Amino acid sequence: MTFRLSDEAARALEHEGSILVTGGPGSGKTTLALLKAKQLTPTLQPGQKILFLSFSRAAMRQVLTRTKDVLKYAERREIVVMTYHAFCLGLLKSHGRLLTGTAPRILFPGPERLTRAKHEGDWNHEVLRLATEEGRYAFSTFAGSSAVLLRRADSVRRLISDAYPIIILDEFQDTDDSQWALVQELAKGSLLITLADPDQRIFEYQDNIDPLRLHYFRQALKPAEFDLGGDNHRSPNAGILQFADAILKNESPTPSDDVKQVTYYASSRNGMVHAAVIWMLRRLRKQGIDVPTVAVLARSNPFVADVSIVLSTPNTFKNRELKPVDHHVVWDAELTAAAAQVVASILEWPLHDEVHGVAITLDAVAHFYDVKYAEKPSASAASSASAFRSAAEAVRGGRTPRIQAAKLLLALHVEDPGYNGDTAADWFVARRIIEAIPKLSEVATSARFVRLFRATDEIGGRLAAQWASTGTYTDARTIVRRTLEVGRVAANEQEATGVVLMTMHKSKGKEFDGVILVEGQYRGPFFNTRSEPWPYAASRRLLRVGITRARHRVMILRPNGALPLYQPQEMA
Ligand SMILES: Nc1ncnc2c1ncn2[C@@H]1O[C@H](COP(=O)(O)OP(=O)(O)OP(=O)(O)O)[C@@H](O)[C@H]1O
Repeated sequence: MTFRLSDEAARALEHEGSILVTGGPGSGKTTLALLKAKQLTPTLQPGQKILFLSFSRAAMRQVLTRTKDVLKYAERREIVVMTYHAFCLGLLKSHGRLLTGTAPRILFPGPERLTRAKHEGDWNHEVLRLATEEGRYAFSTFAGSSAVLLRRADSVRRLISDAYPIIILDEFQDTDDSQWALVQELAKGSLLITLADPDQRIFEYQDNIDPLRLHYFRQALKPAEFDLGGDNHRSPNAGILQFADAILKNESPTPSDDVKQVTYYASSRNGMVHAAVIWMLRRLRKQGIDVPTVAVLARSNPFVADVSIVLSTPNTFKNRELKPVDHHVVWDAELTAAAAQVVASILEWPLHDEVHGVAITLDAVAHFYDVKYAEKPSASAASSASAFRSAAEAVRGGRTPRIQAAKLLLALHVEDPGYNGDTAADWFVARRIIEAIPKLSEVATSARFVRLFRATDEIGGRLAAQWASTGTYTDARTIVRRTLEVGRVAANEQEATGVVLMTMHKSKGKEFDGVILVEGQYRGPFFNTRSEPWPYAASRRLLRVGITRARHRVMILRPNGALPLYQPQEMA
């Protein structure tokens, strides 16, 4: 691929010291960093590498795909793309002993969740204590502890900078406090290539992500700065970026053929969403893209799940039959695995009496809410976890559980739900029991996404083998957990193609031929009017990230009566 650089980008490429590259969506920041890496690889000494640090495995995958457009195979081998987590994990494992004098131990997310759910008091305080006093490092303490390590052990810091003389920092606007402490240590010995777009700051609701981060960075490290501004290489011929920028600034957007806005009425939502996806695929193919990628983006996970159901079933639109559309959903793997274990616990019912059978299912539901709490702490997840745990204890103790869901589960319990070894059908029977309990709807929704992890066949195969040898689903929960652990890794390695559904947050850093943004009537409103003041700046940044993922076309589907995208103050 050939890249034509603007004068500003060319200057950034030629500059010899550390640089800060800013610019809007698709302005070419990542590409420029990789071109710079290409230019610098010949300067590396044997054993040295260029380190590319990103926040998530998804972002890392995105970068790895992108490197293929810019770098030759031999050059790619000179770059190590890692998450902050992986980098710090390696650092702590190798040198953590220097901090406490004891061999470092890692508190992995699963065990951390469980410990956290049971811990009374301030968990942030506890994880710090575990790290500093016991040398046990939870993931959330990796970056902070690594920063302390590099600050205290100068020899380790020099060793790291010697191994990685050049470090690329992606999406710097989202750097949290402890990552920033780490970066300041790395900056002492390595050349930094830092990429940022302050207007793509979408994780600010986390209180350790500071909107002034770039300001501190400039003050502390004084990098040469290059602004790619409004350059737009992603969708240069489309009005997509202008449209998105107007939304960001709460200005009236200029109509564009490439951005279609459609309003739906509640009764026609399903047909409309379904037809929109088919329309988008068709238009992109007509444009000459043989195998288009289309992202369907919504603001909340439950609404993403709703849209997946819509696309999985036949619908009608303007009297035309619409066939189900094959699609992937980017979903929370941990929650799905926890929900799958609830289903598996029901597969084990014939092995136990009523008391034990229902109790293990209630425990599995409590675990689901532990996981949910650990993903995003909320009072409702914490109280659900403890309510289901108490219900399990009550059932085990021969008492009537307090919560309705547990009473329903007891009522629905049968020693043999009619399993016959057809694992797909038996799985469905077990799932239906969860679906019949309104308070377990969240568990049921997550359980539906097991197929996303491409592990369904694997789970089915292992359960079938179990059935073949024992005529039961003994150890179903363990089988499911282990398979999903393996399957999750495989799913994480693959970049989804075709039609992909996800939240707008998860679309960050990605790129698709077409993007459809869907707002729900009751769920997933575009503007978070409850917790943001007019003009809803954070919601606008998020919408801009979603819209600018598109290379060619955008469609925005909104319910009748939704707040307009442009809202002058007099409307507020
Ligand atoms: N100089 C260039 N010439 C041609 N194409 C380019 C150039 N720079 C980038 N591109 C292409 O434009 C698209 C966006 O580039 P890139 O991902 O580097 O932008 P970005 O600023 O990092 O985007 P974002 O902040 O939205 O993630 C990619 O498909 C890339 O291949």
